[in-house]
Amino acid sequence: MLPGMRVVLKVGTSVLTAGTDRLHRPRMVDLMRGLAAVRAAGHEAVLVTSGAVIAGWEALGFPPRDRTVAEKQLLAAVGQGRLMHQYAQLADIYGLTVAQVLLIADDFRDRTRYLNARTALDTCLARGVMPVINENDAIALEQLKVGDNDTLSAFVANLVEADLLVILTDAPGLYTADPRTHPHATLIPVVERVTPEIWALAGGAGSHRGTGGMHTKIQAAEIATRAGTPVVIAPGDAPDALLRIVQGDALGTRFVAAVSRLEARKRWILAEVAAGRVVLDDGAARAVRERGGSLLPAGIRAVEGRFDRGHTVRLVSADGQEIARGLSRYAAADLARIAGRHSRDIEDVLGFTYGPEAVHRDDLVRL
Ligand SMILES: Nc1ncnc2c1ncn2[C@@H]1O[C@H](COP(=O)(O)OP(=O)(O)O)[C@@H](O)[C@H]1O
Ligand SMILES: N[C@@H](CCC(=O)OP(=O)(O)O)C(=O)O
Repeated sequence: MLPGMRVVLKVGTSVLTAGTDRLHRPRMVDLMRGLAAVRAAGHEAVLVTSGAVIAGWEALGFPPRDRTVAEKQLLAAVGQGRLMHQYAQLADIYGLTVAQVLLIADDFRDRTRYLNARTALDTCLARGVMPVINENDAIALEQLKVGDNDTLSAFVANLVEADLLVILTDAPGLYTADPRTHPHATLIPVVERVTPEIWALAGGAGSHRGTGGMHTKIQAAEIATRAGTPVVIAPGDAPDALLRIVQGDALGTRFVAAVSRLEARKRWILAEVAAGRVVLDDGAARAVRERGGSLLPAGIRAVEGRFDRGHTVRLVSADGQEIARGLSRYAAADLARIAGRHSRDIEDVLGFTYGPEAVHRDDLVRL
């Protein structure tokens, strides 16, 4: 595969414990080494990790099974810090810096929270810091939670627009049936499309430690591939699994992306209801229409409507013709203040900046 890929790796409790009831340090060392190798090969990496509850169990000595919700919150709260401590120590050995980011379902539903999460992760990656993500289990209960880290990893892959999502688990991939209970089941190396037949293969978690089993992994694969990110489900105990997968080796089960990432993004932009209109001067209209360029504040004549950062707006030429649609990097009121100004003045005018573009060309669909 090409260098410069953005890879999201999800590791389940099954991998982190190597089938025991504790975090398995040698396994965690292997994982960090794999992540360091992927980074050294010129890729970006985001880790979505389970293991907080098991780490809490290790510390407090009582297992999560048959516990009250409050006790599970306690286990996660105690365990998350310990889990992160391990990652930070291992990262040091490999010269990496990690950043903890805890998310809940609302961070993906609410536009402002979504953009804030995206900015946090993008900033980490831009600075060479590896985000280490888990659900915020201590507070995410009931309808607040995504509920399983497979689905969370697919949401994260969409959030950072990953080129690849790798889910490492204790099964060698997707099998024709749960290999624990069906010894004759065989590996499905490639899934072109997540069909009802594929769904029918999924069994539940392989142990009392995992959440969701293959079902949530197929769900994750469906979410990510629909947004243009291919997914590989592979065994966490295979040596150098991550690097091999990133290099394109056939390992585990590969789910092919249903659309290209760009196509998925453009469809999404067009599906949004436009919340406002931005009127462009002739130079900007030409740059957008003819060259597919970004829209800079300098080329904006007027801003109409009320919209927030990240909302879809119509880009119209001075004669009122709609030429493109795109995601605004600034809220309407802020955009109005920097309209007609050079990008280097943005920070002076607003006191902050989200970058030189009003609408970046990657966030723009020409009509
Ligand atoms: N069709 C299938 N192919 C492979 N594994 C399956 C299948 N159906 C169910 N499983 C089970 O899913 C388990 C992995 O999920 P889970 O226990 O939740 O692990 P993790 O902690 O990695 O998320 C495997 O151990 C396996 O027993
Ligand atoms: N967020 C939880 C894990 C949730 C989860 O999906 O677990 P798993 O199926 O092992 O990936 C934790 O840190 O313990």
